[in-house]
Amino acid sequence: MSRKMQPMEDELFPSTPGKFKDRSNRQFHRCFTSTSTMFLWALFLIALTASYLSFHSFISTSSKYFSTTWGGIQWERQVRSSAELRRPNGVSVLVTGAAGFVGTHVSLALKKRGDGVVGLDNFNNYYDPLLKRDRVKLLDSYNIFVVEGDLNDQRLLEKLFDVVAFTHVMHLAAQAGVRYAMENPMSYIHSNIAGLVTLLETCKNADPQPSIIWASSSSVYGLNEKVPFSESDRTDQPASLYAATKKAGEEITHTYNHIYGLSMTGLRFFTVYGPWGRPDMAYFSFTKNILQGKPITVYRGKDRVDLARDFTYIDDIVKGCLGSLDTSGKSTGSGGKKRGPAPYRIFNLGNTAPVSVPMMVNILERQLKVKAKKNWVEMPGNGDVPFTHANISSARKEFGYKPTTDLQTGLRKFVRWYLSYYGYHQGKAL
Ligand SMILES: O=C(O)[C@H]1O[C@H](OP(=O)(O)OP(=O)(O)OC[C@H]2O[C@@H](n3ccc(=O)[nH]c3=O)[C@H](O)[C@@H]2O)[C@H](O)[C@@H](O)[C@@H]1O
Repeated sequence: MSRKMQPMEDELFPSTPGKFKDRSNRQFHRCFTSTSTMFLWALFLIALTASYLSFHSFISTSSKYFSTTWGGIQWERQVRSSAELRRPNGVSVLVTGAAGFVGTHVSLALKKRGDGVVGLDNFNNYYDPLLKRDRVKLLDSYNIFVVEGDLNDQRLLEKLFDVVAFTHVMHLAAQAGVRYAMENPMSYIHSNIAGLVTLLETCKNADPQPSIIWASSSSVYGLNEKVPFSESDRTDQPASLYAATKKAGEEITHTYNHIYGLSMTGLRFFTVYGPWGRPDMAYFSFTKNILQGKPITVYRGKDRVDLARDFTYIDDIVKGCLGSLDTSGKSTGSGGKKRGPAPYRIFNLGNTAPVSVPMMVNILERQLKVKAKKNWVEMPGNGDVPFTHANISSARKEFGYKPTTDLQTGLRKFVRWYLSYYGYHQGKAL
């Protein structure tokens, strides 16, 4: 090794100064040539490494979100069969978030009245995915097929529109939960912003374009103090990132309506509850803890003021979803071009009867026949709002929306479902 190195050292550092210029010139050229070759090789290696790394991260990101389980003749057959209409003038609906709480109920209601329904869900683990799988078993028994995939997978969305000419999209997939946004902010951007735009891009290109009905949230009212909340009230003071992404959704859908003629209906849901509900919500987790003899945390506002919600029962929400779908009006564009103005609507879907959180706990205690162990805690500044109260006159006028279930009746139905689903053995719910 050292012997091989010797000539090169000799060349680079000549012992005869007189010959230095000549040799150094030649050497300079050779040196330059080899340096530039090395430089090119280095560049090549850097480019190779960079492309490997980005490909690798693309693969791992994609495999996190995109399932490759879709496609194929059998899959297409399932999608088509699920989308079959069983009533004259029926509609074919793509329900995103079909394995979710509202998505399951809306899918069932559409199917039961004879519409075609295809579900889409990414089965993420924000809460127990087993519950989602069980909801899907229920849907399956009604011949509703739920495709496993992510909203951000545009190829999948395009494929679905290739297989079925959906007349409507009921877009209920979202990262839900107000307080979780502080823990995992990017999941809200991924689903509620990026996912929404991917869906709208697909819908705008579809021919015919579907009408879109989608879930906004009462949380867009944020710190609004005017009660009851009307659609024309301020919504520029969100209290959580969740609320901000829902508000952004309202603006984003407006631009797609304006530029591409997509018919858009945004529904501001007010604290929806009921059987097959979301375990992250207070009424659900309180039930679990009360039955297991564990304490619950009840938030209170400043000066010990009770928090209150316009709790809305799932069956009322389903009626609102179907009513708004039936009156949504057509999109006017095709092939990404607008042909005329299309409807852009926003509706509150609430119960118009706020109930305080301690009262909700009280109802649960009576239904469960167990006293709750309550820890009273001042509402942390984590995105919560003190109260919500819907004015529903717009929805009533447009499609006869009229909630009929009070909290007591709705929670009774929820508790009955909870006990039958989780079981109740020796005084303990599983
Ligand atoms: O109306 C809506 O748009 C929103 O309704 C709910 O959000 P939220 O009303 O905060 O529902 P919960 O998380 O069930 O909380 C209900 C009430 O219980 C209180 N709470 C919650 C959790 C807890 O441990 N203790 C407690 O007192 C909250 O402060 C709140 O006043 C949903 O979680 C959101 O996804 C939805 O968008």
